[in-house]
Amino acid sequence: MIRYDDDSLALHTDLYEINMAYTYWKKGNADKKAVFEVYYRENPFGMGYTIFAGLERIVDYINNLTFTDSDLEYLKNEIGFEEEFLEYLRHWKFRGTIRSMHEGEIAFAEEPLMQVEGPILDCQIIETALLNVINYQTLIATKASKVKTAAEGDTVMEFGARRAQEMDASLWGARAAYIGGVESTSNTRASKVFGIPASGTHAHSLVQAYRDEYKAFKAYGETHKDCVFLVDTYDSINSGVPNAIRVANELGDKINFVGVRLDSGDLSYQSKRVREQLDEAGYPEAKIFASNDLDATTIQSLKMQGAKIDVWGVGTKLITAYDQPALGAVYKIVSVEGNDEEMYPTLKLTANLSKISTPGKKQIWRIRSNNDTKPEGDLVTLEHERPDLEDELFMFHPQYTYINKTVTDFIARPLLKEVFVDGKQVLDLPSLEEIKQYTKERLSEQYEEHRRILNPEQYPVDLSKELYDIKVDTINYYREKPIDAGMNEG
Ligand SMILES: Nc1ncnc2c1ncn2[C@@H]1O[C@H](COP(=O)(O)OP(=O)(O)OP(=O)(O)O)[C@@H](O)[C@H]1O
Ligand SMILES: O=P(O)(O)OC[C@H]1O[C@H](OP(=O)(O)OP(=O)(O)O)[C@H](O)[C@@H]1O
Ligand SMILES: O=C(O)c1cccnc1
Repeated sequence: MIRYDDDSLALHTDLYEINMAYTYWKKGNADKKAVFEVYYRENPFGMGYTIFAGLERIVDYINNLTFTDSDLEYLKNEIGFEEEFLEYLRHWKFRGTIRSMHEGEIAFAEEPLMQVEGPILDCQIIETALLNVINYQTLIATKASKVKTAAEGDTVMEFGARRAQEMDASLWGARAAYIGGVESTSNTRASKVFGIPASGTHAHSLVQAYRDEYKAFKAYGETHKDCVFLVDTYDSINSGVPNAIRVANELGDKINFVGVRLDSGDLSYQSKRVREQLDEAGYPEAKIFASNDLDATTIQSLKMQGAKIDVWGVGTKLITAYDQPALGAVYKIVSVEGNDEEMYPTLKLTANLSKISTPGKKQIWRIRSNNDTKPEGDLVTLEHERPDLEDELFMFHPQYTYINKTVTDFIARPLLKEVFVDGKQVLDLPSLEEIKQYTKERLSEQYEEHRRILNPEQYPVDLSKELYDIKVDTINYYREKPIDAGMNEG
């Protein structure tokens, strides 16, 4: 690999973004105003919600976004852009406004998680990086929430470093999983960088290296205060647990016998036997840890079987989002400046009706009754609408409009907040602990029906009447008349 001293993330983008940027610039359209929004179409893992994650990394990316000498040299020599464009990029900084949900917010399909407004060239250049970050981190935070829900409040440790899709995924995945609900990570770099509690036991290799389970546990106990012994290398019940108990007895107060870990076989059956063994030996406080290809479904099943497992170590299935490796969030232009300098709603027509985007610059409002903390649904409006100042709201399903309700005595909370205004960061970001707490509180406010991990009820995400009308008008307009977005034709 060639290393560049001035490597940057500016080229962490699909070539087509820069190709479009060049067209806008060359034709004198680089500063035309546009609004883009990030949203996804379907909640992943059969769940009823997602946990929005990735904002902190995006803020860092935007704040450090410049094309360096080696970036420009690459664009010149390998892609062949003209010198004048490269000079423009040399002095370019992101000039737009970004509005976003709070990191850790409970989010739903078909509503904007983030909105980017500004010169179209700027909006275009950042598309790939934004989607790359949000798609992965939101997916992992959501998967962690599913695993944590299955564990019914038990401690969950994130064990995925060895199985993640490379180092960045392990690092940022650990952070996302922490937001989503796990208590710790085995990845010490993630612990160091983000302040996530680190946790770890030991592997079979320690036992195999000593070629004697008792000696291995003894050596580990003599070199560590907190001890979790991995008992399944040979035979958990007949060898592993008796050896762990023997070492705990011998070392007494010199160690804190936290418990034992099971990593193979029938985890339900074994955990029940091991619980009896530990209790009989006078260690009722010692905990049983379990790992081995665990996922939300296996945890749920083990719970149903009455397994005596206290702590769950989850690696592969969590960090790789094994059952659904992509969230499918998209970045769509929803409004663009016309020749008269007015902003016009825009959308992409498609035969697949569910893929027709909703035009217009939006705000989302979480609606809850004045005397209950539980949200009744989200209302997506045009930016200027103020449902929070209304006495009554008419909410209806955007496709099945006969499903509707009138809401009174409600509180409407706007979800998109300004993070950057004209290229300057205006929002102080919360700490990771605050984000985690925020997620926990917001999730606990959701109705159980929307939170459950099997066949949840669909949470209502409705469009305001004005937004609905604009969508229908825009669809009809583009069907009849090809677009004139007011771009210079050069
Ligand atoms: N009681 C149980 N009910 C449902 N699933 C279980 C139960 N006990 C273990 N499992 C799961 O069954 C799967 C067993 O996988 P596998 O056959 O690879 O493990 P193993 O042979 O016991 O161990 P090893 O990892 O050493 O091969 C794992 O996903 C594990 O979490
Ligand atoms: O199963 P996961 O959820 O990914 O959790 C991490 C796994 O990593 C370790 O196993 P190891 O790398 O030694 O491999 P193995 O147990 O699969 O043989 C550990 O013992 C867990 O089984
Ligand atoms: O600490 C552990 O027990 C651990 C860490 C990573 C993967 N598997 C287990």
